[in-house]
Amino acid sequence: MLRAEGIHKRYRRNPPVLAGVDLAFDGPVVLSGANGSGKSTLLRIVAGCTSPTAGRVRGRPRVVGYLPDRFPAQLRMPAGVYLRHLAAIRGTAAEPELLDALGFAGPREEAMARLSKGNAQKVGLAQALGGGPGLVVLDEPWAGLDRAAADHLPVLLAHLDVPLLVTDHTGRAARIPGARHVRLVDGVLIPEPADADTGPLAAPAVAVVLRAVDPAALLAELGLRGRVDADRACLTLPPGEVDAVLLAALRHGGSVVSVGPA
Ligand SMILES: Nc1ncnc2c1ncn2[C@@H]1O[C@H](COP(=O)(O)OP(=O)(O)OP(=O)(O)O)[C@@H](O)[C@H]1O
Repeated sequence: MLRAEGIHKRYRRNPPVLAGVDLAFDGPVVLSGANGSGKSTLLRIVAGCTSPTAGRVRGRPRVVGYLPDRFPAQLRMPAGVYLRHLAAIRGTAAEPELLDALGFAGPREEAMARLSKGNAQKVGLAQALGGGPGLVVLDEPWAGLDRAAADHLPVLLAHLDVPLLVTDHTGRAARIPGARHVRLVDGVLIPEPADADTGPLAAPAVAVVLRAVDPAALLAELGLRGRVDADRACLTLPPGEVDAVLLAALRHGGSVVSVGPA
């Protein structure tokens, strides 16, 4: 099984971005977290594009389908040539039907640099999903997609029978069947319920009230949503997440006012 073990990452002398990430890919994994929390860094490490400072990824397959957060579409190569070229490198047949499935509406034989953002993203997705990858890593795949493509993407992902790691700020990843949802907070992963961004939390839930000089900033640092009331941040959390959130809040200078049934 593909497994990330004890992953640490720090850039130069900066504070560590990842501080001991363990992740087993026993199904699709959806990763969330605040801006700058290290999601793209973890994805690059799992995809094999960046080395961790410590730790390792075991069981990475030979072919990884990777959509980076900034897909390099500023290429003079046309989309059709680009996809055929990648398929030749991987020793597989090109899969132009993936572009059709995503509703690609740009010119296939003109420079990719002229594509709209959404059509360039569809080329990025087609190169990541095509060619029989043994692992698919997608960084914000819904960015720039029109409604039809955005609705269709979970269907495409549901048919993958290889490990999948995906980040998502839109909440659409909640529609990937059987996905496990995790959040990066302070460089480590904490579990998150699938519907945390899109619907009511599964019962039983825990009400947590934190005090901070700037409660909105505290929530942002924790990568969580909650109600701000004067110097307080009010959260509703699943029980399994409470300890990690309290610890992270204390580390960020907050204090705990109350913890009780929601
Ligand atoms: N190549 C790099 N060199 C130095 N610092 C980097 C590098 N890449 C990322 N960082 C820093 O690491 C931290 C995590 O960045 P990363 O892009 O992994 O976060 P993220 O959770 O994906 O953010 P976002 O949601 O904004 O895309 C940030 O502070 C960022 O500035």
